[in-house]
Amino acid sequence: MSLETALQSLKRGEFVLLFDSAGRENEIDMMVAAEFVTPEHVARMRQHAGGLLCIAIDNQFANSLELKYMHDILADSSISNKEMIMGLAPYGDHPTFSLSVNHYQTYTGITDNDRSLTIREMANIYNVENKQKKFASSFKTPGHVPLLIASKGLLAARQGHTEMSVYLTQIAGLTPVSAICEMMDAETYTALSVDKAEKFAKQNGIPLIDGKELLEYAKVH
Ligand SMILES: O=C(CO)[C@H](O)[C@H](O)COP(=O)(O)O
Ligand SMILES: [Mg+2]
Ligand SMILES: [Mg+2]
Repeated sequence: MSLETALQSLKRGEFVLLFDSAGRENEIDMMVAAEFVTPEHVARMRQHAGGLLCIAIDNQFANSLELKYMHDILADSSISNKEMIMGLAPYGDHPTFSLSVNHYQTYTGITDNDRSLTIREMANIYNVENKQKKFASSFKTPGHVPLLIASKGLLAARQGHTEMSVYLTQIAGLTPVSAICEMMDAETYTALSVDKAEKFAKQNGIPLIDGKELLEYAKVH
């Protein structure tokens, strides 16, 4: 499946699957551009992915919202258990987690309706003039959707699903906010294998992007 086909899917508000690499998490995330997310997207990610549903945003947007990485927030805080703070994950990257949020119009925050509202409204903030003010007045933390901040320098700096998914929204000409969720395997209790993900992709007509291919593309564009 070509990258162009995947970008067309994203522009239509459809899913793509995104594999990072065997040497990293070795995981496949279901991804959709946040601006299009409906309750049905959230339900499908729960059912077919089953990992943690997150919102990935670009670094500049995070700065304009005055958001920081959670590991930095905790390091600067007065908590006594600082040895617990995750510096690097076992595969070598720093976590991209920031605050978790709920849109203020949600109830519990976890339903498909609630999470889709939170995700969509995060994308909508991108186009608002005073982003920080609107963000602070429209969202509550802690909430049920973690925000992930893509690295400054994007793929040149870090090759995670956070950066790859944000990059895909950028090159598709969409608001650079994505919803991503790891695909899990309920038979093996591990991450879904590439083989099984390929089968799922074929059966459901969803493009699967190999991170390697995306990195090659980014090098020449
Ligand atoms: O851990 C994660 C949050 O559920 C996922 O791996 C997600 O894909 C984003 O992280 P990364 O950029 O490290 O791949
Ligand atoms: Mg992860
Ligand atoms: Mg990942």
